[in-house]
Parts: sequence; C-alpha cells; structure tokens
Amino acid sequence: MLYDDFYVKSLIQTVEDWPKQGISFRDITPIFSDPKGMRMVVDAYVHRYISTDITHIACIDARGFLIAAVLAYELQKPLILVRKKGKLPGKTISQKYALEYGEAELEIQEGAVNTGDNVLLFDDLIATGGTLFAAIELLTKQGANIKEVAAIIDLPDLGGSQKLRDSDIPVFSLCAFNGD
Ligand SMILES: O=P(O)(O)OC[C@H]1O[C@H](OP(=O)(O)OP(=O)(O)O)[C@H](O)[C@@H]1O
Ligand SMILES: Nc1ncnc2[nH]cnc12
Repeated sequence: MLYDDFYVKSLIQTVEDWPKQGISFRDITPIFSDPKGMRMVVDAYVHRYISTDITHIACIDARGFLIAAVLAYELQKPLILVRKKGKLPGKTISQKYALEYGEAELEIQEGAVNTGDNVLLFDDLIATGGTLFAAIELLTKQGANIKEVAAIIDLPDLGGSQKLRDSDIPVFSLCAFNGD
C-alpha cells in the first residue's frame, strides 16, 4: 500500500508530560489498531529493504519488536531481539545507556549475530539515540555491520539521528516531529 505521510502522522498521538513532566510522548499505539496504517508502515519498509544486501533484522525491546517482526517475516530474514536486561536466557552481553526519560540496560545473546552479518537495526523512535547506540555497540561487538537504522519517528531536536549520521550510520525514518 502506498505510504501516506499525512495519514500515518495523524494516527500518532502526542501525550504531554508523560511519562515525566516536560516530555511530549509520541504514542504509536493507534498505528497498531489501524490495519491500513499498519500496512502502510510495513510496506514502506518492505519496499525500501527488499532489494538490499541486509542479512538480519535486529529490533529493540519493546515497541521496536512490533513492526520488525512483520518486516522480518515479509523479507524472510532472521530476527534478532535486543532486549531489556534480564529477559534473555543463556550467555548474554549487555550495555547500559541513558534515554530521554531515564536509564536502562540492553542485552543480546552471545552468537545472536556473527562477523559479516549485514544488520538492519529497527526501533520505533529515535530521540537522544542512547538506545540505538547501545544496541549498535552490542551488535558490532559481535562483528555485525549496521547497514542502516530504521525507525517510524525521528525527534530531530533531541539530536539522536544526527549523532548516528555523524558516526556514519545511515538513518531512515518515516516521519519527524519537531519541538519535542
Ligand atoms: O533515543 P532514545 O532517547 O534512546 O529514546 C528512544 C527509545 O525510547 C523508547 O523506548 P522505551 O525505553 O521507552 O521502551 P519501550 O519500547 O519498551 O516502551 C523508544 O521505543 C526507543 O527505544
Ligand atoms: N518523546 C518520546 N515519545 C515516545 N517515545 C519516546 N522515547 C524516547 N522519547 C520518546
């Protein structure tokens, strides 16, 4: 389905002062309850990545999982879960990070990716970039190449997407919100 920027943006709700005072929270929940919006979003990524040399899709806990799982199914690529600490069994490696409204720690399982894997890293939203940089650290430590970071929303005022580009990591987002 053809991507309609206005349609998808109109589904995203802004909730002021949540989860903390001063945060304009961009809520993507309505995309998931709108089959047309969901299809537009998934199809936009399918068209972008179907003819690339991406070998794996990695996605970030929790909202990042939702689109990436469908994309991995459509593109028939392995899906790698980057999870919040304490959720993955077996040997893991972890990385602490700060995000717009707190701190957390991410983990992947050892051997989840290997040297030479070409990874598309997916999350729902880029704010400060703290979350994505932590995930990139984990994936590259295991030898993977980050071919691109993809998100639904970029909050450019928070600087994350620029920091990624400054680190020579290509970034693709479907829409942006300023003034966050
Ligand atoms: O660019 P940053 O400043 O790091 O912020 C972006 C991250 O913040 C949100 O995740 P959150 O930790 O709230 O988790 P959730 O997906 O489980 O709701 C969002 O899903 C991104 O992962
Ligand atoms: N403003 C925001 N809205 C939704 N998710 C976020 N993650 C970090 N900042 C966010």
